[in-house]
Formats: sequence, structure tokens, C-alpha cells
Amino acid sequence: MGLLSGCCSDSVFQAINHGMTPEFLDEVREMTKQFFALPLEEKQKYSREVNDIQGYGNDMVISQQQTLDWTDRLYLSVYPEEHRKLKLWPQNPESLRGTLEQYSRKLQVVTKTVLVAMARSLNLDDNCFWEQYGEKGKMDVRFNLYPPCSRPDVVLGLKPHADGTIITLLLQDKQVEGLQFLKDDQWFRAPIVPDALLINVGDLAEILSNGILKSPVHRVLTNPDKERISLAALCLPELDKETEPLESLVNESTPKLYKKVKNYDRTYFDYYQQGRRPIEASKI
Ligand SMILES: O=C(O)CCC(=O)C(=O)O
Ligand SMILES: [Fe+2]
Repeated sequence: MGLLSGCCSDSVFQAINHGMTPEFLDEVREMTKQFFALPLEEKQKYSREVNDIQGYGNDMVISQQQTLDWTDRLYLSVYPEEHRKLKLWPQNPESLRGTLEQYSRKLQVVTKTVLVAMARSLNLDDNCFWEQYGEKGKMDVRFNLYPPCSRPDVVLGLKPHADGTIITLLLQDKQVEGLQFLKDDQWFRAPIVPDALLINVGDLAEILSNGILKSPVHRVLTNPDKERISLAALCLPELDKETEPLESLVNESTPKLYKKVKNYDRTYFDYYQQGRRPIEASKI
């Protein structure tokens, strides 16, 4: 697999030669568009329940101050398989379930390759990140639709955040840009590289690497006349696994910079909705 680095930050890569054909990626994008184009009542058959993250719909509203994102979503857990809530997997378009299954299986292979490459880049044991992900590592997918918005000057598709993952694998829209990464207090656009997957490091890789890898802050702009889609696959450690800086990266001259965290995605949400970075809470 080829990794093109440094589009906007050292922790963001565009991966090519990932083993999926351009036609297959188009199919994945197409099924995403088709789902969101369905009538609302059809999509609502898969609605998220009030206290669940999985399903169709926008974010949970936990406070009146919360800034809402200009986006429509479908969130599904794919791995481990026992986390799947199949009743929330759309049967329309008909190909969605099968294509998602195939896509996520391929992404598991990509995930392993990337985690090994990350370890090598830090001169660590090949499997040190992979072991932290675990045999029962979680993969959740988030389908995003950003409808056209008449006030792109004041409304964001997705507010600034860093991902609460080990890594995130993102399939971007092929025509419409919108994703930006923050570096040195400036926003840089993530260019569309057709048929590449954009991979970024998440907070948990920052913690594991004791801060050598940085989880980049990013946001999505809205567009006045075009809709945009994306599909994010979020790789998280298996349930109840504790994440802390790898022992080999901690010694007398480089102390441990982060506390141990567990089920980080749960605390993540509260911070995120207040516009805060959850990783701040785990810094020592
Ligand atoms: O839509 C995008 O390009 C980015 C999505 C994203 O950052 C996310 O789902 O966490
Ligand atoms: Fe993100």
C-alpha cells in the first residue's frame, strides 16, 4: 500500500493501492448517496433511538448550548460482528448491506497495514499498535451527508474536533471538497485524491505514542449549492481495553504524558458537544 504523507499535517495520510478498485469505491459512494436521497420516512425506519449512537439521524442533543452540525448521518457498528444491530442496516438501496460488509472487510486489512506502518515509522515492534486495537477491535462506520447550505459563512458541516479513535479511514466525496485540518492555527484543505483513502491518527494513537503522533483537529465546511458525502470508518480498541502510552516510549527522560483511558468513545461525546477536546482530560 502506498502512503502519501503530509497533505496538511504529519498525522494525515492519503492511502493508495489499498486493494480496492476505483469502481468499487464509486459503488460505496453511490450507495451512500442513494440512501440519503430516500424519502425521510424511509430513512427514519432506521432511526437512532434516543440514547443510542447507532442508527440514522443527527447527534444526540445533550445541552441547549450545543452547536448543531449541518449534516445528516447514519452510524453503524460493523465489528466485532456481535455489535451489529442489523435492524438499523438499511435494506434500501438493496446493495447497501452487502457492499458495506465487503467494504469493511477490506478496511480491516487496510487497518492492520496502517497500524504496522505506524509502528515501524516509530521504530517500534510491528504489532504494538495492532495489539492495542485487539482481535475484537471495533470498527464503526459513519455515513455523512452535508446538504447545501445557504450560509456557509456561518454554518459548519461538522464542527472542529479530533477523532476519538486509534485511526480513522475516510472515503471522501469525489467531486466536492469541504474537509479542513488545523495546523499552526491555520486551516488547510484536504485535497480530493481520487480513489485514495484519507487516514488520520486519532486521540488514542496520540496517547499510545505518548504524544509523538498528534491527533489533528479538523472540520467540514458547508457549500452553498452542492451536497457532499463522506464515509468515515472509526477504529477503536475492543470494549473495556485500557489505553495508555506504550511502555517502550516511556522512560526517565520522557515521562508518561497521558493517563490510562478506557471506553474513551463514551467520555468523548460529552466533551465534543461542549466544543472541548477530550484528550485534554487525559493529559498528565
Ligand atoms: O466528512 C468528512 O470529510 C470528515 C468526517 C469526519 O471528520 C468524521 O466523521 O469524524
Ligand atoms: Fe473526524
